[in-house]
Parts: sequence; structure tokens; C-alpha cells
Amino acid sequence: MKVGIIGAGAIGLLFASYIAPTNNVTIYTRKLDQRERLNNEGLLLIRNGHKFNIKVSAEILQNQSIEQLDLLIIAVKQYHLPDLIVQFPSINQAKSILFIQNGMGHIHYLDKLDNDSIHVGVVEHGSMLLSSHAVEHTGIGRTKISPFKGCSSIVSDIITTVESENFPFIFEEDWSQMLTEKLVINSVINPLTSVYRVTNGELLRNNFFFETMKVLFNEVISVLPCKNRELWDRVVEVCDKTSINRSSMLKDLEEGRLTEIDAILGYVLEIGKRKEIDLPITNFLYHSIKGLEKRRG
Ligand SMILES: NC(=O)C1=CN([C@@H]2O[C@H](COP(=O)(O)OP(=O)(O)OC[C@H]3O[C@@H](n4cnc5c(N)ncnc54)[C@H](OP(=O)(O)O)[C@@H]3O)[C@@H](O)[C@H]2O)C=CC1
Ligand SMILES: CC(C)(CO)C(=O)C(=O)O
Repeated sequence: MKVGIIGAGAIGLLFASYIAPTNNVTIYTRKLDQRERLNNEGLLLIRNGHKFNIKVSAEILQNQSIEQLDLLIIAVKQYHLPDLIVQFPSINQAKSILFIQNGMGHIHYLDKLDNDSIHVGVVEHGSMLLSSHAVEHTGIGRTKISPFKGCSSIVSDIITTVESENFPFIFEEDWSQMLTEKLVINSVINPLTSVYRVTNGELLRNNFFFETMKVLFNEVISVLPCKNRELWDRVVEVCDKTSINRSSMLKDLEEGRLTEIDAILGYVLEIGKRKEIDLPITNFLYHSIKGLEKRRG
């Protein structure tokens, strides 16, 4: 199958390294030197100290190159999406498209796309970009996938060729519930690790940080429509499985990039406002992250 991945960051390269051995994968970059290194040196995956060199092909993203794809995986950040969708209308021509962003900001774009099949996914793996062509799989989690529109079998066919003990998938029926649960997980782990500047696992090991996790969790679920009674256990489990990871939000701040705080706690605050429920801790953390983003310019 022909699979394209837009976004050669921590998650895009992680997905490429697991999908490329059994499919024809093209990674779309926006930097020439990254394209050259991927084409010339291949993609390096490191897992548990073992190195795997994977052959991939990379191209600079251009409208015409997207048309022939069976599956297009969008692995850019939430805040890249508005430009991407406007500048590259041919993403509408991929047979199937899969969005794997954290948060909820991407949902309102999906109705505007023409693709026959649109899926959303949540990624619970820990992944760290080591260089423009190397990625470390720092925590083995799961990828959950749910259909948003259409029910093409292409996505499940490709996943059948890809899934393994180190890269498992789960299909979910209810995309909204699936994204809401991941939203809760990211609402707790990402802002706290970013403000305390710690790995995910340290939130569990430091009993004072652990208390703040609980307080934030309770506040966030007070406004979100979560049916899962075991969600707190899931937050702890993801934190534990990705314990050596620095969350994507912390990495963004450390590298002077924007964070996805608007699509995560910004969204939670929006729901709180609609329901007229005050969320003081969420509000405090939202503004703390915005302030940290601003300090780094
Ligand atoms: N990192 C993690 O552990 C996890 C991340 N996620 C989610 O996955 C998504 C991706 O995150 P992550 O991989 O960490 O992000 P990164 O910032 O590492 O990567 C995003 C990539 O998108 C590229 N990009 C942006 N716009 C374009 C464009 N127009 N054309 C081509 N490439 C483009 C960027 O290119 P450039 O380098 O040139 O700027 C960058 O390489 C996010 O929504 C995140 O929430 C989910 C679970 C875990
Ligand atoms: C799964 C987790 C919490 C891994 O760090 C993540 O989604 C992120 O960092 O954005």
C-alpha cells in the first residue's frame, strides 16, 4: 500500500519506522536537508538500546505528490493544520486520511475535507526525536483508531501488516469518547510536566506532584463527558509506560516552539465556560504555559 506521512517529527518518524518495512512509505518534509538525510542515510529507530535502520523515501511536500496515496497520515502539530489544509488542497485526494493530533483542535477541520474515509487516532507511545532522521521509541504504548467518516477497509488492511507487540493498535467505535479520554490524559500529564520540567514518570514518583495530578484530573473531568470510570488508572498507566519521556509540550517549550495548550486546556476551559463552571487550576496552568511560550518568544 502507498502510505504518506506529513510531518517528520517525533511521531511522524516513529510511525514511518513501523509502517515502512511492509508498505511503500513516503515521508513529506518541509526541509531539504531532512529530505536528503532520510533518502541517503535511511531512518534510524532506537528501541531498548537496539538500533534499526529502515529504508524510506522522503519528498518535499507538494500538492501533486499526495494524490495517489492509499493512506495519508497527518503527523503535524495542531497549530500547523490551518496552513497545511489551505496550502495543500490535494490532501483531499488521498483515499484515506488519518489524523493523530493530541487535543480537540483538529475536529472542526475534518468536516471540510472531501476524502472518502477519515480516521482519527490517539497515540500513547513515548517518542523522542534524536536528529532529523533518527527517533527513539521511549515508551511502548498503543495507538487507538476510530472512524470519523466512511468505513474504508484500507486503514485496517494497512494496520494488519504493521501491528506488532511493540506497535499495537486498537479500533474504537466512538471517536469522540476516544479523543476525550486522551484529552484528559494530555490535560493532566502535559501541562504539569511542562511547568515542573520533569519526565512523565516523575509525576508518579514525587508524591507532591502526584497530588497535583489528582486535583487537576478531578477538575478536568468535572466538565468533560467521560463515561470511563477507570480513566484515572489510564492516566497513571500512560504516565508509567512513557515514564522516561519528556511530554510533547515540555519538548515544545524546551525547543522554543508553540505548544498545543490551546487544543488541550484551552478546549477544556471553553467547555467550562459554556457550562458556567469555574476551573481555577486549569485556568492557572493554561496561563502558565502561555506565559512560558511567550517568555521564549
Ligand atoms: N511526541 C510525543 O510523544 C507525542 C505526540 N503526539 C501528537 O502527535 C502530533 C505530532 O507531534 P510531534 O511528532 O511530537 O511533533 P513535532 O513537532 O516533533 O513534529 C511536527 C512536524 O511537522 C512538520 N510540519 C509542520 N508543517 C508541515 C508542512 N506544511 N509540511 C511538512 N511538514 C510539516 C514539522 O516540520 P519542521 O521540523 O520543518 O518544523 C515537524 O517535523 C502532535 O499533535 C502531538 O500532540 C501524540 C502522542 C505523543
Ligand atoms: C502519551 C504522551 C503523554 C507521551 O508523553 C503524549 O501524548 C505527549 O507527550 O503528548
